[in-house]
Amino acid sequence: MTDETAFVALENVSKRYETGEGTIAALEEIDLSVPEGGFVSLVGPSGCGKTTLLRLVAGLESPSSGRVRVGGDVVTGPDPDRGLVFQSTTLYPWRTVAENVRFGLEVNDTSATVADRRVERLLSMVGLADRADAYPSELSGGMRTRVGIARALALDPEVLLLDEPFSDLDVATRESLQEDLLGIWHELGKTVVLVTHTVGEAVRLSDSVVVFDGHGAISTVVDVDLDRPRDFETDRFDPYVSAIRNTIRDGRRNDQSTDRCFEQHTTNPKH
Ligand SMILES: Nc1ncnc2c1ncn2[C@@H]1O[C@H](COP(=O)(O)OP(=O)(O)OP(=O)(O)O)[C@@H](O)[C@H]1O
Repeated sequence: MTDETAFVALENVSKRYETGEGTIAALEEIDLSVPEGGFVSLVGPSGCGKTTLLRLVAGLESPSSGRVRVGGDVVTGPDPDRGLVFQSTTLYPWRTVAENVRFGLEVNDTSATVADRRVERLLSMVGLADRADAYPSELSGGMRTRVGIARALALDPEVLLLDEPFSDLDVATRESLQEDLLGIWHELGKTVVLVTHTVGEAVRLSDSVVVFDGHGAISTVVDVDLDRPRDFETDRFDPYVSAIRNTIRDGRRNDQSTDRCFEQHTTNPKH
């Protein structure tokens, strides 16, 4: 299936890994379209292929069959047009915050003046203007994640790929970063694909939530028809969270024979 309006498109994509123990089917015949400037989250049981999908879009893996397109071009490898942020962002410990964000610009031979301006703007956008000269060891987990986001944006990618970037953070820090991410998304108009284990986070942030089953296929795509900013407390928020959770739960019930586990629980079920 080809959607001509898609900016990120997976067309009948399957991904299999050959291992010593046999073949693992990580993704099965995935069709997915994300429009330009859209915000899509991927949720589902652990091991259902969410990270694999993100890595395919990033060009870090190749599909076993089907194809991945970004901006109309078939993805054949990594590209600065796709910025990545992983869980537990790894920063260069010997570089300051500003130097970490600046790294890609240096590799890309960006002029010093342009790089300075860009780093300054990004650090202010992620709320770290006053920590430019700090070293990663001097930062909190939330601050390190902010640096990771700024670094991913340094080369002005069209697509931002986020793999559970907030999962190590406490609830208050996570909420504050969610707000900042939404602000950045509004301001820069990037296309965002977010992997998260937290259904409430997906509903709060996304235009649509892609729910995977336990077998590397998509169960359903839920369009979130709520005005932003979205309030956890509104009556309309909970039904989305419940419906998505039930879909994951139903998939899990049908999948009792595997050891793939369910959504990570947090102290507040809405986060
Ligand atoms: N490099 C690899 N080699 C072999 N198998 C792999 C590889 N990468 C992923 N897999 C397998 O592919 C399946 C999907 O993994 P993936 O990491 O995409 O799932 P996930 O949904 O992101 O999981 P989680 O939510 O736990 O992060 C799993 O069974 C995993 O063990």
